[in-house]
Amino acid sequence: MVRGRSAGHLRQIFHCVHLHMQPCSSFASSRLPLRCQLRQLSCLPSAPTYPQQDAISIFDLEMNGNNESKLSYWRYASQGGWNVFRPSTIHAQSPASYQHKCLSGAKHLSTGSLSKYGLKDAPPRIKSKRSSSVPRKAKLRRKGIRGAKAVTHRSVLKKKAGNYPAAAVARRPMSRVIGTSSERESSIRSKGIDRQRQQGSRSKENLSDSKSREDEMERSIGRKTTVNKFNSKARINPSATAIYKPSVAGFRQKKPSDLDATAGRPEFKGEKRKVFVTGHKKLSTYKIRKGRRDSKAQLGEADRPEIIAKLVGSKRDPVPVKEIDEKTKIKRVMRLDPRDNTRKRIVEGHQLQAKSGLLEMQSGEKNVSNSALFRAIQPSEQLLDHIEKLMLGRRRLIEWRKAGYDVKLKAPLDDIPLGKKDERQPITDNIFRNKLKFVAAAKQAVSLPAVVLPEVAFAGRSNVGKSSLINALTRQWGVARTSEKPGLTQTINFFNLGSRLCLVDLPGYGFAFAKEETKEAWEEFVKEFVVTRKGLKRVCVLVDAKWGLKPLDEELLSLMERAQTKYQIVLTKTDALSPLDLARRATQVQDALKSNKSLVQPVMMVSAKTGGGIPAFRTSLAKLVVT
Ligand SMILES: Nc1nc2c(ncn2[C@@H]2O[C@H](COP(=O)(O)OP(=O)(O)OP(=O)(O)O)[C@@H](O)[C@H]2O)c(=O)[nH]1
Ligand SMILES: [Mg+2]
Repeated sequence: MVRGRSAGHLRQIFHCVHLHMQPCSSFASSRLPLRCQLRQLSCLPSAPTYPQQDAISIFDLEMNGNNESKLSYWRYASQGGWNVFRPSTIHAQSPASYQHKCLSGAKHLSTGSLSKYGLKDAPPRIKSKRSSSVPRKAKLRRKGIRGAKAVTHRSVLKKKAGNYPAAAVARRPMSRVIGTSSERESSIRSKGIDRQRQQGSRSKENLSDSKSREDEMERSIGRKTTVNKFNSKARINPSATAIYKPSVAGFRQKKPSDLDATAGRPEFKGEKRKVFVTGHKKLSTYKIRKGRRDSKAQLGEADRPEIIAKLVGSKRDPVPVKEIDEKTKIKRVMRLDPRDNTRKRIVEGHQLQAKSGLLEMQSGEKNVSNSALFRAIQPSEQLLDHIEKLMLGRRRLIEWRKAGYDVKLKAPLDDIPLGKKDERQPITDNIFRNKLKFVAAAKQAVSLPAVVLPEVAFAGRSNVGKSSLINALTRQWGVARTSEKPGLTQTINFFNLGSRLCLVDLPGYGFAFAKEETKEAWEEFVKEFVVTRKGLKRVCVLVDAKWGLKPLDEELLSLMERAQTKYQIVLTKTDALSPLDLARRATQVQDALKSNKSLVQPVMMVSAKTGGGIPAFRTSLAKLVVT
């Protein structure tokens, strides 16, 4: 509701414009509803007294008898374009809120409305993007509005957002835009606004003090009001913002260089290029990467890097396309060893070549890795056949099944390869059918039991599977204690097998979970045992098939070689590597020890887990028993 008292009051409301009004008869009576018609409230752009309102015209403010005012439409125009808006029905109680509410409800006039209001000469509506929400900074920047901050303007915050040009203009807080407080005061006074009266009306408006004060100050200064007003509307026409922005004191100047109203989009000098480049950079880079031709830019093959750099606008050197292509062309040639079921790939140049290949590698190439040397070993056909026959090496269940083994049989595991279907394969060597008995454990030489039976000792690194092998040979699991942790067996343990053979479980050497002194002590004891023990018929040196002979193994072997103790190499845990690798390992060990005189042939391959190779090993040991 507008409670205008006089023509002077209305001028205060629309202080920004030059009013020519014709008050109706009742206008003089302050209490009666206003009934007047304002015609041609206009201000010419060149008007010297109102320089800040140079583009505003207000027509037809009708105030009807129902105490409702209707501002039919506003027109503002400037350098090349103008726009028309119609505010919604106004219910205002103070000049400030009137103006505010009037502006916030502003709508764009349709073509029909324009003709209705007699504005046939109105230009076509300038189309522009409408934003439903406050745009993000990035969006503003993309539009060429740099330094845009979050919207601080109250009207934008409070009023449904969606006013991105306003947000863009409000780059600085209003206080900074308007100036110091003293400047504001003087400005208010100069505009003839009674501050006391404003404060009184503010309490009615139920607005927060700080915000409303700021708004009032802004409104009281005509030019700021003008900017706000048109910023609010400018969501429809961004060019409006561009026009009015320079007129605001304190704003960073971003004048539109050449405003084309019909284009529907302001074009800023210096930022046009940026927007353009951003848009085309992605397109061009994408297309070039894909090896296509940019249909728009029609880039030539040679020009591409330069054009990209130009589009991107960076000072960096363009990416040389040809160089990238050359780099990507370099490929490592790998191939599969046809006989290797581990599917290991071999780098070209280190290919598998019979024995001559191995020799060449050893003599010619110095930096060949151990694994490459290992893969170059070519095992004999007999050895491969033997491994295949005993089903040694890593196998899949399907292979066991195909071979006729009952894979569902539970422990002991050596039943699997030997027991077909439900029948258990009997131990062919009678000696190993006897009960395994623990006899003695010795930590020192003095505590060693007397030699009564032929003895077979099991030596090797810790955790290689010595104790497990003793159990697997006799199928009596648990007699010799085993553990995943290396260093469980720390004493020399004697097991009597049917009073015909004595199996000796030796402590391991190498890494073990034990004190250093203890470990050294038992290692020395083991060495002494294998060298000096009289009844020792054979020492089975267990070697992990995965790792092969280690220096400590070789040390023990050379010791026994000197002491002329008979020893046999037993590759354990053969289920952990492929048949081909197992064959290679056996060949490697065989070749390494072929000159040793105390070595008992052949190299045995066993798996305590699957039972693979155990029967053959039993047979080998059974020969030691005196019948
Ligand atoms: N996969 C697989 N594991 C095995 C085999 N033999 C033994 N093991 C495992 O290896 C680990 C060590 O076995 P042990 O028999 O305790 O080895 P050890 O040589 O007596 O070890 P120390 O007494 O510490 O010297 C255990 O977890 C066994 O289950 C085998 O043939 N295959
Ligand atoms: Mg053990």
